[in-house]
Amino acid sequence: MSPEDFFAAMSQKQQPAPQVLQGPPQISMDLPPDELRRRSEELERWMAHQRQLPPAKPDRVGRQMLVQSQYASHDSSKERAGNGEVQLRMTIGGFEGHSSKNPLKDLSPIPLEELLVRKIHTGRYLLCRTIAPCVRTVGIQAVVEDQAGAAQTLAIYNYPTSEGSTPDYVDEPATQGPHPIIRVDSPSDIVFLDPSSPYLQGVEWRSGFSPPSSPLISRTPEGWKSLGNTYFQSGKWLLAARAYSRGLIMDPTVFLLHLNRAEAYLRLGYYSAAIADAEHVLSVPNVPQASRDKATFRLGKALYFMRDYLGAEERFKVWVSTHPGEADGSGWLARSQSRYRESQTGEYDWVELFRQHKKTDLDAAEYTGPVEVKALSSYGGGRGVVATREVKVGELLVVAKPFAAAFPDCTNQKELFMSLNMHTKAMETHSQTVLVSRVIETIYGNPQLYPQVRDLYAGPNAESPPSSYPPKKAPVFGLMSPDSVGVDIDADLMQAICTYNSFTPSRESPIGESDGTAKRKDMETPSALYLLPSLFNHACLSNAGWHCIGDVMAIRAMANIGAGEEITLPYCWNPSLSKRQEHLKKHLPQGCSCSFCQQERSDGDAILAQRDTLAETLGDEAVARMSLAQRRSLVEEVTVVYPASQESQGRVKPLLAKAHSAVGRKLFLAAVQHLERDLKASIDEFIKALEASGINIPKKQTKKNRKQTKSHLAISTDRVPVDYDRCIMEMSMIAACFVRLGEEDDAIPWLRAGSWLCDAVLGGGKELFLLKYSSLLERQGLREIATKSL
Ligand SMILES: C[S@@+](CC[C@H](N)C(=O)[O-])C[C@H]1O[C@@H](n2cnc3c(N)ncnc32)[C@H](O)[C@@H]1O
Repeated sequence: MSPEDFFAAMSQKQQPAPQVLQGPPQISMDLPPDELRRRSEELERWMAHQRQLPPAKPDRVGRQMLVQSQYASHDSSKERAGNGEVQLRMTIGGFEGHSSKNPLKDLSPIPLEELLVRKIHTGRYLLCRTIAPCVRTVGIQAVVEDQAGAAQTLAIYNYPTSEGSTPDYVDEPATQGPHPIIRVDSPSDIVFLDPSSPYLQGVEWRSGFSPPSSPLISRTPEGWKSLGNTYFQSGKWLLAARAYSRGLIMDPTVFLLHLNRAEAYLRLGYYSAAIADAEHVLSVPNVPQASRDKATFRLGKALYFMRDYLGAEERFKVWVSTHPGEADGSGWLARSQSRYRESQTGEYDWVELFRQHKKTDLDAAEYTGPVEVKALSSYGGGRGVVATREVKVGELLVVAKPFAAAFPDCTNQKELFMSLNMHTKAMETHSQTVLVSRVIETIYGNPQLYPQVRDLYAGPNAESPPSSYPPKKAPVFGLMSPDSVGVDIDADLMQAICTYNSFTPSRESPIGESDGTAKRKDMETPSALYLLPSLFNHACLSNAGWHCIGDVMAIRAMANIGAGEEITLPYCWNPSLSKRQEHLKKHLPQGCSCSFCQQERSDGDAILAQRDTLAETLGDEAVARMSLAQRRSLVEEVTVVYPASQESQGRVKPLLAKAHSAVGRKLFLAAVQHLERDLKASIDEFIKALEASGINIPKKQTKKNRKQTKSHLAISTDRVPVDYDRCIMEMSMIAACFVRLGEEDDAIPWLRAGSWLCDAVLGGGKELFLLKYSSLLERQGLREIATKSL
């Protein structure tokens, strides 16, 4: 842990019952989970104790030493990056920090000399400038001076970019630790001042330090424009936007600066800022037509990315009417129309989207189907999602794109971040750590979206969110400066919201081809925040399921759902009750009380302990080494831990399903030698496995009956099992057995069942089934019959 992260953990609000403790515990990322939790709790107590101590003057480190050490860190960081070294960084998040809610005009200045440790200087602001190059840690580390020439280390977290970060003013600074640093978690607590700002009038920097020739010196508006263009051409969008803004402060009538800034904002993903600039250009009289056209095009794109597809369509129509035959405009027009259609009908080209499954930013609209958020007071956050009408199994309920996401392959792999999350007392992965900054950055450029994130559930220690969602009214923002955010972003709240709502969006991929995340180390799994999906509560055997194609999340009904019935999602799945409770701990500290968990618990502790042991034995690698006889005896052992006395129709016995499947696979492979007997036995085992997964398999129909019903399926279609991928594979293996037995007619209903299940989970019909399970069907010689008969 870097010293600044460590000291950052020390400055907290008042908490009761401190204990006198020696010193903070050592935290490192390689600690086992239980030890990490123990030390985190100790750290929490230690921090609470620190908060009880009165504010004090810190021991200051001399200016020269701070600057020298900053240069040294800067050089070594550059050198390591130059050597291609991966830099591993750790921080702590989720403790109570401070984000200012007061506007700058209501604050009074404070010199560094007056800053105390363990104190939040509410009502004050610090005017400062950097005197050494910034260094990237988890955040950005700078050394700043105040007017008197006193120097201090400033750590800025969650700021959109480190390019040109030379803070001028910090809202309500809080210093920390005996050798203090100032830690700022929210980018809304930093304002970059224009040289003409009233806050700089009459300001003298007494140290006599002259910054190395800063490009951000005063120029003419034209000069700012060309500087902005230079930044733009080298991909430095934020610096470009800042340069255009400086020009606009000098002369707000230069519409070209707005036009160029709109494009810089588009590249940054600051869509509401881009909309304001483009609309401004269109509102100015006598702007030449070529510039109006550009503004129209940029406005169309910004509206598109803000998911206002009708608004985008309108702008692209205008553009196309003046530029007939230009493909770019008509392409955007068609995309706007397609997205609008998707958002209204819920009809998507799932096959085409699946073909692009490796992408992490797929072009798809959001869709809200027959669902609504309702107050459900029995849950944390007090809300849940219910069906607005009767819903059939497989029906599409919601399609969502992430508000922000961190996928391993698009985060900077030269830097790996880890963070100790004090909410969960667990180590967060790289993607989970990065996600918080991404959420804040998205709000930075799109401040009117803030309420949609702010109103999500933030854990048991936070204020309860409103009982309805989404928030009814979005705040309106006009022209936006890249130097300050339009809203006060509460960084701690954002961290808490990511903790309780983020998903791990493992991307669906063709069977046999991993999306790359499953095999990677834990720290490389993706993490994303989806808005409406965050309102669903958990059940282990839920009546709805979610999956991601690329970054597009689709939620579908996994059972028939009645009007007004609550719709639940599985936050995690594991055949072992205790493992599930472990994974759900942060959400349900008292344990899950869904009907499936209750049923499992009613079997008694002794049986549950046996199941846990068997769950270990049934691990994929262990099973792969077992002989047929061993697998058979495993089935016997597992059968005993699901007592017949507790039998109920359609009861899900996940371990038994795995055990029968293991036997079925072994027999299937052995069938080359003892064809008929083994193939039939294999079919029997797979059928038992499917039944243990909760699938209802109607009695065998006669051949004549089957021929009459062309669409006959081998299973009843009232629910999708939680382990559907395994079930589809088993169905195709049953079909393969029948084909080898020369009973093709019996194979087809199983292929149909697999295809139905795939469609219920993913949509896309037969075509997507053939695509996703292509290599499996090929291997089993089923491709032709599947193509023909489905
Ligand atoms: C992602 S939020 C779900 C929506 C939340 N109820 C709301 O009002 O925003 C997750 C939180 O909801 C609550 N929750 C979800 N499923 C639950 C369940 N089965 N039992 C009790 N609480 C649950 C827990 O507090 C959990 O941390």
